[in-house]
Amino acid sequence: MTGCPPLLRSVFDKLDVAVVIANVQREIVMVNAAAESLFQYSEQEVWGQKIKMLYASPDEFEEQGRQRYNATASETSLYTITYARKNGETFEGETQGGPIHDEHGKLIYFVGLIRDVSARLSAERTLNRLHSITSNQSLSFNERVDAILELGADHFGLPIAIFSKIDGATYTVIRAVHPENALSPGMTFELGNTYCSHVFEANDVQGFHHVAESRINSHPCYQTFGLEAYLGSPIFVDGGRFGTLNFSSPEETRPFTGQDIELIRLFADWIGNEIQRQRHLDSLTSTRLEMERLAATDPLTGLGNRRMMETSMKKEVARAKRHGTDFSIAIIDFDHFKRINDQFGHQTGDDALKAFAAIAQREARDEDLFARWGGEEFIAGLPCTTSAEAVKIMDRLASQLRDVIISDDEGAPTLTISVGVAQLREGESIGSLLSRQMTQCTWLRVPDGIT
Ligand SMILES: Nc1nc2c(ncn2[C@@H]2O[C@H](COP(=O)(O)OP(=O)(O)OP(=O)(O)O)[C@@H](O)[C@H]2O)c(=O)[nH]1
Repeated sequence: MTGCPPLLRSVFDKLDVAVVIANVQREIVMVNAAAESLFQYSEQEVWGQKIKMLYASPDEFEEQGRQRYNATASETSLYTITYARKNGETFEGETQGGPIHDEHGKLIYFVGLIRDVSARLSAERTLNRLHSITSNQSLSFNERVDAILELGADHFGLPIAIFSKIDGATYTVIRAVHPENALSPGMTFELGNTYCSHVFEANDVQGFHHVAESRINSHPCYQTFGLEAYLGSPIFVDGGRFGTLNFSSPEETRPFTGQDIELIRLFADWIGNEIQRQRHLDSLTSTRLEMERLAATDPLTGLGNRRMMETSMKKEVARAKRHGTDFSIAIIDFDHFKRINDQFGHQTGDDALKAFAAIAQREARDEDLFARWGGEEFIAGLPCTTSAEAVKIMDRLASQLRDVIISDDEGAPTLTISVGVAQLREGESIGSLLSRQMTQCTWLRVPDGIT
């Protein structure tokens, strides 16, 4: 250290922070060993030179000069400057800088303690970006995964990014980013030929920054794909392995850091948790739909129940009024049902009800509504149907029902029904249609039943 007492020099050289001291002309008068290694210049190369040579931007050099190299500057302050190494590479240096005054208070030197915080700042920016991607509710899952792939490719400097699913020995690309678009969703590879087989073997993050020089240089993955750098993490869903998130490059890259490993783990965890959350949501939705279906269904016949029918008929009546179309209802009542039960057993009675439901389901148009109204009564709501047409439909059902053999027992009954049909009148509500139905409707009766 030129002009520096040996004791002071050995102390400065032991510091792991880079120390640069400049005079008031902003010429470098001292750098320690850490600064030599950070900027890649020897002390001889920089001594007496303007500190501008260490800055990435001349404008920033000027600006710092205005702010800090003035007679009134007295405080030590902390700021970040983009510096340039001898090879032109730039880095962000957290700088603690302050003036040194002589005994008369005159500014004589300016000292800067500099640490390379590029990796930390880059990780902070990546984390911020990750947060804004994952919290953006307007993006779909695939869009968010794509954004994470782009983010990771950029952060790790590895241009190929894949989110994969692994089933047994098959590796399937789910989403991918590739500079030449050489990968697309659905492409499959044999797991054993992929770099991800190492992730699956280790069940943890694996990184190889220069594969040719690594322990996997004779593995089929290197022979098959020839990628020189790879960083991959397993993705876990509900405690099980789902697939991988991986980034790679045909070029070797810088060695991976602990921070890289933590970041890829974080990306993979988000994807795994999101798949898990979506699966739980799907199963909740299907449980809710199934419960709704059960609540609207008659368990014996599988037809809709009264509750479902009341809701559906309100909608159908409103639609008929809106479009000025016909709408009829039919109430179907099994004849002598009590006697069927009494003579042939309750199970035979049940079978009779199920037989009617099966005929109704088979014969109904898509828009017809059939439901169990209660006990041995059914109801039909028939859109675009007049009462005369409804009578014909019911007649057809009744005649099919009469062909059903309900029991092998001698004297097994022929199933007959009585049907009341009514057509919606102008201005009429569903409530009044239903109450009118029982009294003023057209009644059909199949005459050959049990008497
Ligand atoms: N097997 C069976 N029977 C039922 C079911 N629901 C109601 N019933 C029976 O249906 C019978 C209806 O009796 P009623 O209302 O007197 O009707 P009915 O015997 O057909 O007489 P009419 O309607 O006058 O011809 C009762 O015995 C009920 O127990 C069911 O789910 N399964």
